[in-house]
Amino acid sequence: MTKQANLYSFPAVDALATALRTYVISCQDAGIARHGVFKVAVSGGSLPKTLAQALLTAPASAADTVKWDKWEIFFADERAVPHDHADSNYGLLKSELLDKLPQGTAAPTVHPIDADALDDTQELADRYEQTLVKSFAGRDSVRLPIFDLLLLGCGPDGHTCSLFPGHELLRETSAWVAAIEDSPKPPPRRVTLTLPVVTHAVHVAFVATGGGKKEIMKEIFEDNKGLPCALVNEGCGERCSWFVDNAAVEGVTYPRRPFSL
Ligand SMILES: O=C(O)[C@H](O)[C@@H](O)[C@H](O)[C@H](O)COP(=O)(O)O
Repeated sequence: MTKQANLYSFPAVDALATALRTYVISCQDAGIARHGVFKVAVSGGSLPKTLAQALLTAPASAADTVKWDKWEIFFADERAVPHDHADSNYGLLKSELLDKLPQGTAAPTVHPIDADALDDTQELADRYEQTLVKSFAGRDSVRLPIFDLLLLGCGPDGHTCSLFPGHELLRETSAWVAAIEDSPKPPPRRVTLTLPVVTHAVHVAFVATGGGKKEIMKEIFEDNKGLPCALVNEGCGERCSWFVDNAAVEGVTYPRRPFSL
């Protein structure tokens, strides 16, 4: 039988954050061992805050070290707004995490969208795709980039990145980055990694917390109505792991696993 997505559930966000740290560092170390850097893409929403909780604590041991200088950070989706706009996922990651790195930390390489192309969403997506092409060139001269890790959120409608239920973007097969002009969640104009890029990553982790998520979690894990999050589960199988709190999966019968690597 095909191996399925891992569902890890924790009593509260602090325990979730501890496990998420272990998981991210393991993906980081594997990426560095493979190709000298850690290529990771992140979403917006509540993720940057949880990530900060996971990653900004002092290392418990040498093996527990976040090697920031080896990180290459991309955005799984981004809104077509300036970097300092309240809706910017880059701005959110910066204020929640990057600005809080301990003084003297060797900085990660961060790849925000090109703020000179904000008026033309397709051009914005094309330029971001070129950013990926340059970064992955030489290694992935193949069909798709291979991220070491994608860190994603799950919307109350089952969207992830800016891939929304029933949207035509779910049928995209060739682009790495796509433009969306009619996002049902504001703001309407965004760019997003496409589903083939998401499911091609070495690992994908979702973070979902709070009782507001329990209905959609049932649909994703039990009803299989083709929601974007469920498509990622299907495409990735055991390469996909969900880090949730108990409230988010109350009533969900899909089996939880004890967290271990
Ligand atoms: O730009 C966006 O809209 C986000 O990237 C989005 O995909 C987010 O991750 C989910 O909506 C979950 O959001 P929460 O974590 O806040 O529930």
